[in-house]
Amino acid sequence: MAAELAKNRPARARVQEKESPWNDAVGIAMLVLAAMYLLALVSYDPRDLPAWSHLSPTDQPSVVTHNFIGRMGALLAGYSLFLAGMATYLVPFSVTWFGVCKLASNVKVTGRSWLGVALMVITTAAIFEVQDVLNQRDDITPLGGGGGLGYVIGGSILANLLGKVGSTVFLAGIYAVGFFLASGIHPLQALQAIRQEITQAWETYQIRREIAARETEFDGNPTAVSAPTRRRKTSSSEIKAETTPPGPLVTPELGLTFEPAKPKIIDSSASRSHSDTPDKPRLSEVWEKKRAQKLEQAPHGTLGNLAVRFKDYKLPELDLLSWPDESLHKPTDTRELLAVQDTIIKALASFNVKVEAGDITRGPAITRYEVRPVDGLRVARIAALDDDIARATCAERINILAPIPGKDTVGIELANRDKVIVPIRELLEDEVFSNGKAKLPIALGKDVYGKTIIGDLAAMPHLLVAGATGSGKSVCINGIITSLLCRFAPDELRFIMIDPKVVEMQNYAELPHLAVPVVTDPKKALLALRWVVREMESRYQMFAQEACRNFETFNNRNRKRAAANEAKKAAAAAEAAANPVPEASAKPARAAVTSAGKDDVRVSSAFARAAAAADHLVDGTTAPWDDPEVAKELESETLPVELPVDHNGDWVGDSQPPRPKARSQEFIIPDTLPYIVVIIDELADLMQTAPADIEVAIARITQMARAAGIHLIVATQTPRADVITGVIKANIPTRIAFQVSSALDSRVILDRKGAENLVGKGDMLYVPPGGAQPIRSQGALVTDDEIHAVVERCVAQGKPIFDVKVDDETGEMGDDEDEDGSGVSSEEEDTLEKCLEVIRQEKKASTSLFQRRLKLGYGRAARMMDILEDRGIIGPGEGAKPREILVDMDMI
Ligand SMILES: Nc1ncnc2c1ncn2[C@@H]1O[C@H](COP(=O)(O)OP(=O)(O)OP(=O)(O)O)[C@@H](O)[C@H]1O
Repeated sequence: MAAELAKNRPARARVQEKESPWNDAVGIAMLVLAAMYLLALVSYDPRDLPAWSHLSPTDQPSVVTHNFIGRMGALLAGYSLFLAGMATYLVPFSVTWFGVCKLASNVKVTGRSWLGVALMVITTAAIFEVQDVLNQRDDITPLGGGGGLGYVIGGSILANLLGKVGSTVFLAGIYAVGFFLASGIHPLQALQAIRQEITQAWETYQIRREIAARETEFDGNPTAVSAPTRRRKTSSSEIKAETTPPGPLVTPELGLTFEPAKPKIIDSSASRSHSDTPDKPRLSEVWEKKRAQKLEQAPHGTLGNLAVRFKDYKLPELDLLSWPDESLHKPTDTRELLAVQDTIIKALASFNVKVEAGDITRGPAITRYEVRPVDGLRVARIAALDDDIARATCAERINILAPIPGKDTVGIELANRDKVIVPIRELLEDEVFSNGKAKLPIALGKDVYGKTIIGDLAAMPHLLVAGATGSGKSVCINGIITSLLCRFAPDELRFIMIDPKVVEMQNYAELPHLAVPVVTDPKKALLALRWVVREMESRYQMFAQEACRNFETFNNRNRKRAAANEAKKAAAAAEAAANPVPEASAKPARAAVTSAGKDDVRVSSAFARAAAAADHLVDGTTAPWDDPEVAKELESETLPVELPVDHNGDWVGDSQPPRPKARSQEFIIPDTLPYIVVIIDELADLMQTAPADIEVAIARITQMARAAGIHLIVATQTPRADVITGVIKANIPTRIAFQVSSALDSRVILDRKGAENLVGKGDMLYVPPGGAQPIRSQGALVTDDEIHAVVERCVAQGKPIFDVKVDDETGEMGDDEDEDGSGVSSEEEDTLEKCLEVIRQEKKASTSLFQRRLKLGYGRAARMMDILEDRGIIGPGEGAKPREILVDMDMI
């Protein structure tokens, strides 16, 4: 208790000893002196005193035979006992206390402390005399138990003045003052500490009684087990603990009654089955309706190039995804949960850590046992006992939330023996996914309370997924891709997949949503990232031309303009009807209408060309950087890291956004742009090739791509600081950590420990955008069969179309009619002739060669290559190599 008191001492009493090299020496000296003094006292015999001492019983010179400390000890003890009697013993004990304080450097020993000791000794001596305690007058204490001081102050003065009782009360008061002066302990704090000790003892007694009562009850009442079976129908059912709740806690001194909340058992592990959800329109139907509306509202019926291609696209139905077999879900055994909770409470109690039982929440993969620390118990003490709780509960790994954010309890999380999977379908059917509030909804998982975790990639705006191998990253990434495929058509969202591991993204190679073929060569990944940067810059350029700040305003601009024009036309018509004017003066009104539609006309002409160009988009197999010239440009590009963008990623610089390099003078501005989601799985492989360049490219994309509708998901199984660098981390605030092997890895991912306590197989910590605390959850499971089914449905509706839209020449391609039904216009036939001539001269064929020699744009040159390949003149593309010429050119 002394230590407790010392801790609780008020600031003014807590005089900290200055760190001084002498503290230890003085402390040790004090302890030694105190020990010697005590030894001298306990072994005191007057016969050891020299003959000259008036306390010596003889006049003969003596030899010291008894006192442990020799003649000096005998003299010191003799005169101390003569002066203060038995109260002298207080002195060595006080000096021992001061010595300890010196060594611990926590309380300064001042003159006040010594004064306190003096008061204590004098008052004790006086009390001994007044109360006649230890008061025999013998050789050791010739003046009685209180010595000379006690005799004079207690016996002669106070007893005569105040009487026996009065003197005792008075002396006790002075003694208390002396004690507080000597120890530096404030009287109120002392009282509080005593009260706390008593309360704790009482509460421990009550907890023990409660645990005993629970045990007796469960031994004799097995019916409690049926509770979960009864409640299984509800998704997040609350089962009241079938225990005798602790009675109300009455605090008589305040007259208040505090009824603690009854502990509950919450079972949120079961997945919500389709039968639980009321009949709702299907997600694909809802979004198709919205999509059809959007297409209808496009001005003049003109659309962006991709929208033309995919206007009849149907989103994959959720029926392609399966529900887990409900019969495999074992009911929650409340008895087992309570038994584990009791084990935890007992384990803590055995370390003198007193806690009360709180709620138990069974999630899909883990169960959270809450315990409420009694007043005055630091939660850190519970957290420090994690290994002991793990031992007591025989758990492999446990995680302690001390405290649970927003609650007054500490959470102890243990893995469930029977894990319940979270099917992705459950999340995709959730209201949060389909209500349209999230622009880019991604299904992530379910937290321990059964709440679905559906993130909005648009708000994140970039995501880092990391964890050890086999912990569930790929499943998580597949879940994210599946969510997006079930929600977006290829003209609304496009993927760029960078997969140096080669196997992870092969399922998606045919997906019409791909903006470029899946990149598996780590060296090409840098080109792909630089291409994304270019795409981002060209988007900013379009935004600038259309006076839009970001992706949202850009995609909505035409609908807004069309609506505004409709309103103006309606207003003009109404005015004309109200004030009919002669024919001659009708002209200005018509002119006004025309000018109102002027913007549309400009935009419309661009769309017309874009729509026409759509017919010439190539179902490609090559990426832009497969063209050696484009590759060269991308390779030589150097990227600055800092850009003048605000925290939303909106451009705030004085100048216009940078004009993309190697672009022609005129853009074809589509009606809408698709989102671009770049997925990198695995970052470590890229960082081995060109770490600095990759880092800069990622930093550049993450800094400003959000406003351009470009979002990045980076996954790695190597959470090391040289892979997830500071620059990358600083720009990707949203993180998901799966199980890792050490707290160090966890810190690299989340900037805090915790991921090392996860149990694998989808158990994850999710740090949402702007969220300080990671949310522990079980990731959604999407199986390979489900992925195949969804991808097949998408692939059946279109092939991937790789980007050929960038050049001005494409704008002119749609003008000529297709004459022979082969899909090749007469103008293209002319260009083909020129291409054949080039091949004849150069003895090789490549897109860049046509671009250079015939001054064609990339799109037109690629189209020529495809026609030549279709006609069997050149062989299929092999990366950046020139195509094989299959025919004798002189014969053509
Ligand atoms: N959300 C989940 N629910 C249930 N089981 C899961 C979940 N996520 C992963 N698993 C299980 O864990 C296994 C490994 O998952 P996954 O392949 O995603 O790991 P990984 O971290 O990508 O490993 P690697 O880095 O080696 O590819 C899966 O085969 C699956 O059995």
